[in-house]
Amino acid sequence: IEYSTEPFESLYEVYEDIGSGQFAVVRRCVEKATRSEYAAKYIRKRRVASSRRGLPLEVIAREVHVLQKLHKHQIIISLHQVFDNGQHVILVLELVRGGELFEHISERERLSEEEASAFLHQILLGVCHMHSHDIAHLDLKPENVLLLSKNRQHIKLIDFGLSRVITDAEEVRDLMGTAEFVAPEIVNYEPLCLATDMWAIGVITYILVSGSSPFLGDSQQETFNNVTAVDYTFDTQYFSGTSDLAKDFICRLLVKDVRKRMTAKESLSHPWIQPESEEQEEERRDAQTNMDN
Ligand SMILES: Cc1ccnnc1
Repeated sequence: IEYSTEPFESLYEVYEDIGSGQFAVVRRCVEKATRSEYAAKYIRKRRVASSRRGLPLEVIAREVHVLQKLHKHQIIISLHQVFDNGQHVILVLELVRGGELFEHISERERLSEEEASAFLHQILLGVCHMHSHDIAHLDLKPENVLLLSKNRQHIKLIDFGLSRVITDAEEVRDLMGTAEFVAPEIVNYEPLCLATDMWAIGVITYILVSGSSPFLGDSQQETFNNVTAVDYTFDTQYFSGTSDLAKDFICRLLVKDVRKRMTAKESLSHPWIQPESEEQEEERRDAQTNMDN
């Protein structure tokens, strides 16, 4: 997709803000020719190399390339068009209206294991697709998982602003992401890898089934210390009703050695995600984390 320099506002009607990040604002918009709705992500361009506002073009281009490679997958947000209006690059993305998984959890405090496992199964399908193209997301967290609609379990992964192709040669080390979800190798400036996403999935699973966060400290530094020490417990206050399968799934992801961490492919066949037997199905269903009972 080349960046059109057609005036964006001549082809789209722009409506309310639906999201915002450090360098981007997302607005609902309508394509005049088709009356179809989209999400317009305005990414500010960095004018001067030394400035801190906006992003350099090559960083913006990375997100566009990643989306172009991945977006035909049903779990990955799809990219419709790209504009450059001088001050911003505007990504015209599929519009997803169900809100963040993060809000869905906060409303419920925690999810039943069946619901959590169903969400994770979809996230893993999307991450498997990315990893099969050697692309790491590097910013997986509940805020970057959107629900297609409120009460449905279909989700989309968004915000590929930090994602990149991981080639062994390029030892990418710049610290990034959100402290609560970063893996030990990021805190220690070791080379990033696809397994970095799998650590984040372990943290997301822990939060979905318990409502608490494994490494969160009172400061970013304390959180980093907890991460590098892999210092977490299944506190009975939050995990008394959690199935052994769920805890086993989390344990195999929150592993410091990236070579020993479960891969996306392996995690798809873990019994908590893909029950092999009626007993395992029952164990997941009967877990006491279900707040309804
Ligand atoms: C925030 C957002 C991003 C992409 N699509 N829909 C909504």
